[in-house]
Amino acid sequence: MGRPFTFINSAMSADGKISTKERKQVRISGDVDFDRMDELRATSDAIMVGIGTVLADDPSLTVKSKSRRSARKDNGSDEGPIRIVIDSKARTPLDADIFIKGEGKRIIAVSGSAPEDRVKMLQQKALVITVGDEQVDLVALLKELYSMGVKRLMVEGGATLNWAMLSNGLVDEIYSFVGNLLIGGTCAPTLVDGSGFHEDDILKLDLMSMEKMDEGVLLKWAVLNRY
Ligand SMILES: NC(=O)C1=CN([C@@H]2O[C@H](COP(=O)(O)OP(=O)(O)OC[C@H]3O[C@@H](n4cnc5c(N)ncnc54)[C@H](O)[C@@H]3O)[C@@H](O)[C@H]2O)C=CC1
Ligand SMILES: Nc1nc(O)c(N)c(N[C@@H]2O[C@H](COP(=O)(O)O)[C@@H](O)[C@H]2O)n1
Repeated sequence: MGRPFTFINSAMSADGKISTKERKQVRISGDVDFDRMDELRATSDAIMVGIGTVLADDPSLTVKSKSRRSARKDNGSDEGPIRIVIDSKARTPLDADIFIKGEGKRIIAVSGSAPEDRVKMLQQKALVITVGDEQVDLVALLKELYSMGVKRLMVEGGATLNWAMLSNGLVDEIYSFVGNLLIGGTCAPTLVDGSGFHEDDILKLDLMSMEKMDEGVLLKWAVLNRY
C-alpha cells in the first residue's frame, strides 16, 4: 500500500528558527508567501500539524481565498482540505480554531495512550483515528490516509512533527521560506528538531529552486533518501 505525496511548508528566520524561545508565533514571511501557502492548502487533500503547533498558535488551517474555496467546491471537494492534528494524548482543545473556523473534515490522530474520556469528547468534533501505542504511528497513519483518498499531504509543522516525518522517510519535498530576521535562542524551535540524525543517517536534499520573495527567499528542496 502507498502513502500520499507529502511536503513540508515552513517559514524560518535566517538562523533557522520557526518561532521564539517562548514558542510565540512570529510573522517571518510576507503577504506573497502567505498567498503561496494558501494556494498550497487549496491544492492539497489534507493539512497536518502537531499538537504543539495547535497549543502554541491555534491555527485554523483554512483556505483564506474565497475564489480558491469556490474552485474546490466546483470540483466536488469540501471548501478546504482535511485538517489533521497529530495528538498522541488527545489534548486538542475542544474550542480550537480548527473546530470553530471553516468547513470540512477534521481528523485527530491519537495513540492507544490517549485518555478515553478525551477521545470521546474529540469524537464529537472530528474523526478520531487511533494508531500506535504511546505515540502516533505516522507510517501507519499515512497508509490509512492514503486508503481514505489523501494523495497530496501538506505538513505545516512544527519542529517535532517535521523531525518525526523526515526521520521516518515520509517526506518528499520541503518548501522553506527564509526570512530577513534573526530570532536566536538555543531553545527556540528550528525547522527540524527531535533527537537529530547520526552522521551516517543525515538526510540529503536536492535544491529544486530558489526564488526571492517578500523580504526573503523561498527554497524548494527534494528529499533524496525517502521511502
Ligand atoms: N514558522 C512556521 O512555519 C511554523 C512554526 N511553528 C512553530 O512550531 C512550534 C511548535 O512545534 P513543536 O513544539 O515542536 O510541536 P509540533 O507541532 O511539532 O507537535 C509535536 C507534538 O506532536 C505529538 N506527537 C504525536 N505523535 C508524534 C510522533 N509520532 N512524532 C512526533 N510528535 C508526535 C507530540 O505530543 C509532540 O510533542 C510553535 O512554536 C509554532 O509556532 C509551527 C508551524 C509552522
Ligand atoms: N508560512 C508561514 N509564514 C510565517 O511567517 C508564519 N508565521 C507561519 N506560521 C504558521 O502559519 C499558520 C497559520 O495558520 P492560520 O492562518 O491560522 O490558518 C500556523 O500554523 C503558523 O504556525 N507560516
